[in-house]
Amino acid sequence: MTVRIGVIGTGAIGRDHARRINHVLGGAKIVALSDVNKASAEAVRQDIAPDAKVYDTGEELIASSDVDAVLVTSWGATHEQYVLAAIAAGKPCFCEKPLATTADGAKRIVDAEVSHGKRLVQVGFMRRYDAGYVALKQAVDSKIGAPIMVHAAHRNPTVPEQYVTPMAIHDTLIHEIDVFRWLLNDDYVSARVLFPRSSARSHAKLKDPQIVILETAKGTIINVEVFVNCHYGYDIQCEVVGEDGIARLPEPMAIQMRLGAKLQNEILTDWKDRFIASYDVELQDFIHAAAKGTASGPTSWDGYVAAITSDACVTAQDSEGDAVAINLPTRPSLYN
Ligand SMILES: NC(=O)C1=CN([C@@H]2O[C@H](COP(=O)(O)OP(=O)(O)OC[C@H]3O[C@@H](n4cnc5c(N)ncnc54)[C@H](O)[C@@H]3O)[C@@H](O)[C@H]2O)C=CC1
Ligand SMILES: O=C1[C@@H](O)[C@H](O)[C@@H](O)[C@H](O)[C@H]1O
Repeated sequence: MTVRIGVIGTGAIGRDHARRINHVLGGAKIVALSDVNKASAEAVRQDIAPDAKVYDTGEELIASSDVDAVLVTSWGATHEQYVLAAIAAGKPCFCEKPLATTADGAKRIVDAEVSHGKRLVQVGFMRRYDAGYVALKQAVDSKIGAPIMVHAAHRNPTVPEQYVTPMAIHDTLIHEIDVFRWLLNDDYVSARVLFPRSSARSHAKLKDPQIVILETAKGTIINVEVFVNCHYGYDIQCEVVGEDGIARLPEPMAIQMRLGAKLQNEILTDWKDRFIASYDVELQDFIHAAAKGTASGPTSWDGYVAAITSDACVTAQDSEGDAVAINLPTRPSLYN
């Protein structure tokens, strides 16, 4: 079966996912596109999916009998309405992070999916599909003993002026928030945020960098540096300290050069390149599950927990280093 996919939101990542579905992956085809900026959807049709139809609204695309499954890659604040519409239509839906911009919004999605009675939603937490994180998880699960601490960093070379302090959590740290729960088989109980002096490269409305400290139910302490104007590259670091040893996320493959009296390894600058393979694997997983009328991978529950945790971290940004409690509701059995 070829899964007929519609994409809502044809900006940077929507275009890139459309490209991988039509040109890299198997078992699916882009048949529908929609964007509030219709010219953007038309451009993706022209460049990547000449057989696709461009719809005026995401709702019309979801309702179309030509569409089996939906990709939601529009701006975060618009995800909830489209994911709810896809669930109401009974169609598998891949939603980029964040699942919703509020915890209440994410809960509405969880409630709708639970009422539907079957998984339909996969959230775009692609790091769970990254070969380096998968190898790290194997080491954490079976080699280094009980995890005690995690030291991590999420560094972007630069961000635009409209990127403000809470976005370092909702837009950027959200990947770590999800991947550490998965890596450690654990949940969070509190968050703290510390700010060193800001980098001179930061903007007026962005305190950058910041250090987020998360404590888990089993007592692991995680410290993550989020530094989104680090200038030198896109750099994701993660080291787990266990009772018996330490496991570290591998660096992306890079040619080592002896050149100009220097020993050099190139560092990537773009998130698209750093996780290119994991985006392929996560979407192939989505296609396989969608062919069976369901979803796998990161769940709506994971998206909801990430939203609750993000909210706590944003509150912690204004709490002068004090811990903010994270209280999770009971997980519905659909997600066990
Ligand atoms: N998993 C990952 O590593 C990444 C995830 N993302 C997520 O993907 C989403 C999109 O990000 P980008 O592609 O970077 O943004 P973008 O701004 O390049 O593209 C978003 C597109 O959505 C369209 N749009 C906005 N409101 C809409 C609506 N109501 N209906 C239909 N289309 C609408 C915009 O016109 C734009 O073309 C965000 O939620 C972002 O957090 C983005 C980059 C990486
Ligand atoms: O999701 C992403 C972006 O939206 C975000 O702005 C970046 O910080 C992340 O590294 C990238 O993966």
